[in-house]
Amino acid sequence: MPLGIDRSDFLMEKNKKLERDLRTRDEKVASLETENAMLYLKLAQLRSNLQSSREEVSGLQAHYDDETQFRQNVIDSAMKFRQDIEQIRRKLAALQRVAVDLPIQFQNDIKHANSVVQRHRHLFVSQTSSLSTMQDQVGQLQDALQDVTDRHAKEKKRRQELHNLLMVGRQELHNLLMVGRQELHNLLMVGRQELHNLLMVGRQELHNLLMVGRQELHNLLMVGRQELHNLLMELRGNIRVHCRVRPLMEFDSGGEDRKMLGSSGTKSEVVVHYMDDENVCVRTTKHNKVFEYERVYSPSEVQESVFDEVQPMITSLLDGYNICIMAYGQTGSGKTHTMLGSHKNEDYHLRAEPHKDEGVIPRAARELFRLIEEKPSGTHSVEVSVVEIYNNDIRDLLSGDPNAKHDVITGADGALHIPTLTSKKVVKIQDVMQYVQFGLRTRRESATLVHEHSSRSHLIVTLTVNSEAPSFFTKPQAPPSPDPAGDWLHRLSLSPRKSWSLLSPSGGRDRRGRSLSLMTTPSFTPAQVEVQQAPSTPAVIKTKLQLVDLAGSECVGMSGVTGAALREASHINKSLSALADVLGALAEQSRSHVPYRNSRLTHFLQDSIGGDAKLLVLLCVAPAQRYITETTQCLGFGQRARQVQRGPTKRRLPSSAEKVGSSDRPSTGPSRISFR
Ligand SMILES: Nc1ncnc2c1ncn2[C@@H]1O[C@H](COP(=O)(O)OP(=O)(O)OP(=O)(O)O)[C@@H](O)[C@H]1O
Repeated sequence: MPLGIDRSDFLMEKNKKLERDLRTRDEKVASLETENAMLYLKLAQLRSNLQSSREEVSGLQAHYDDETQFRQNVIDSAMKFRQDIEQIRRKLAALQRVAVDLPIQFQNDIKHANSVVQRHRHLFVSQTSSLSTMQDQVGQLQDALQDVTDRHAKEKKRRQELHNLLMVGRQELHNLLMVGRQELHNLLMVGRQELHNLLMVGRQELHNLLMVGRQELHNLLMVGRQELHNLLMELRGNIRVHCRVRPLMEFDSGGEDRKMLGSSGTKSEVVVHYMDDENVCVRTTKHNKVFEYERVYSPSEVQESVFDEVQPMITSLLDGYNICIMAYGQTGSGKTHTMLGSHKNEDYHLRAEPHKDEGVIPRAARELFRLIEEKPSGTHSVEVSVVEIYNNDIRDLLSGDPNAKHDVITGADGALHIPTLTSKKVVKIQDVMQYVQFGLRTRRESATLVHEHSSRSHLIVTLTVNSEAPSFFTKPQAPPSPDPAGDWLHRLSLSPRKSWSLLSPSGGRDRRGRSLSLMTTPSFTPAQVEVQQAPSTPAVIKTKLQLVDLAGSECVGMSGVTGAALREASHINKSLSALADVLGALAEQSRSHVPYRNSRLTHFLQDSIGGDAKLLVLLCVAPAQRYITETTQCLGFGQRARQVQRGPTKRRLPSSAEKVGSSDRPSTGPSRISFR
């Protein structure tokens, strides 16, 4: 820009020009916008036209599709028609061919039919001629049939006549049969009555014979049994000695080391050896001795084995023998284990079968009731008493006052009685064991007051069996003789059993010369006679089973012992040596005096260790060295007792003068007969 020209004019000018341009442009924009709006309008119109055209096209398209489909269907139908026509044409051509062949085939068929007709015509002619022949034959057959029918009618008539005859014969036969039957029945009834009468007579005679035979057989049996028993007694004696060696127990070690139990050189060394069923041997540096007994039980033998040997004695009890089974040995040697068992007391009440540890007492009671069950009901009853003998006093363990004094009294019948002793009726093993347990409790409770150790006393369980004697012991119904007691007692004296022949009027002797002294007249009390005179009163046999757990047999030194212990020891020693004396006296059969009364123990057991009674001494020994003195003493005691039956001299039988009560010797037999 040239200098001096006003720049603002120029700018204004330029501004005006720009404004004009702007206005022009705005106008142009406005006209363009108007045009654009117009175009929009036009476009919208065109769009709506397009839409309607499109709809129209789609309508036309649908119409076109329908048309096309229709056309296709028409073409398909035409194609199908064409095929059908083609098929019909082919069939028509085939029919035309058949139609051409048909006349020829018809002619052939007609020809064939003619020939068939011709053949049948010939056949018909020939069959017509044979039909006429058959008609002739039928005529002949009809004649024959007529003939047969006539003959059948005649036969029928004859049969009817025969049937009538048969009916008449049958009726007559029936009548005859009825008459015969009646007669036969009458004959049979007569025969039957006669046979019955004969049978009744025969039966009665047979019964009488049988009764006589039975009685004789019974008598013979009793004689045989008694003789057998006597023979056995002579052969074996009444005292048996068994020895039981108990196993080594822990307490045998004493104060020694338990690990050394049984070792050689210690106090617990085993020195008692079971050799066989009859021999036991004691072997130490000082001793070497064999002892022989009826039976030796090894340490491993169980309670059942011991009872197997005892069982026959229970049978003998019911046969009328008094029995005593006693366990002898030092404290801890197994006496209580053998007699009672080491198991819990409750087991007696629960078990029907024996507990394996049950000892002789429960097993014997169980066996006794088993045997009684086999006998006629009501013929046997059992009572039990439990006592201990402590310091030579009898203590009744079933009474309320065990300290009460009791005396042993020898009755007029020779039997021992302790009238003040409690005796309980029992019917099953549980009853017995309950009373034994009760007795043991009383023993234990009073032990603390009376004596310190229960084994310081002898325990005796007595089972008394009352059994009805056989019928021939019953007083006969015959009219009373001038000496009624003597009369029937004499009958009893004929009985072969010594133990049952107690009631001799004459104090006579049995067949073997033994005394029948018990019921000699002087000791026969009027009261007994009265009872015995009652007709048909059944006799009762009383037998006793005494089971004894003796006090410990240890050699108690008297030196240094004082007071109660000294008294206890001296009484135990005395009673056991009294027992040894009694067995010794029985061994020396020449001795008339058996010192039963030297001790309460032997006096109490008198009935069941002397006379016919059977005694079993069970020696209990511990096997250890520490007990050697007691063991040899015990085994020696057994040997001496055993000599009772081994002694060279025969037992002297009591003379008739030796009446019961006047001597310590037991009465003629252990069994006692009294009458209810
Ligand atoms: N044959 C045996 N088998 C097993 N154990 C036994 C046998 N003998 C004894 N015993 C046991 O030995 C111990 C002592 O036995 P037991 O009490 O029977 O002796 P005891 O001679 O009766 O003594 P005490 O005189 O003091 O009554 C008990 O524990 C017992 O169980």
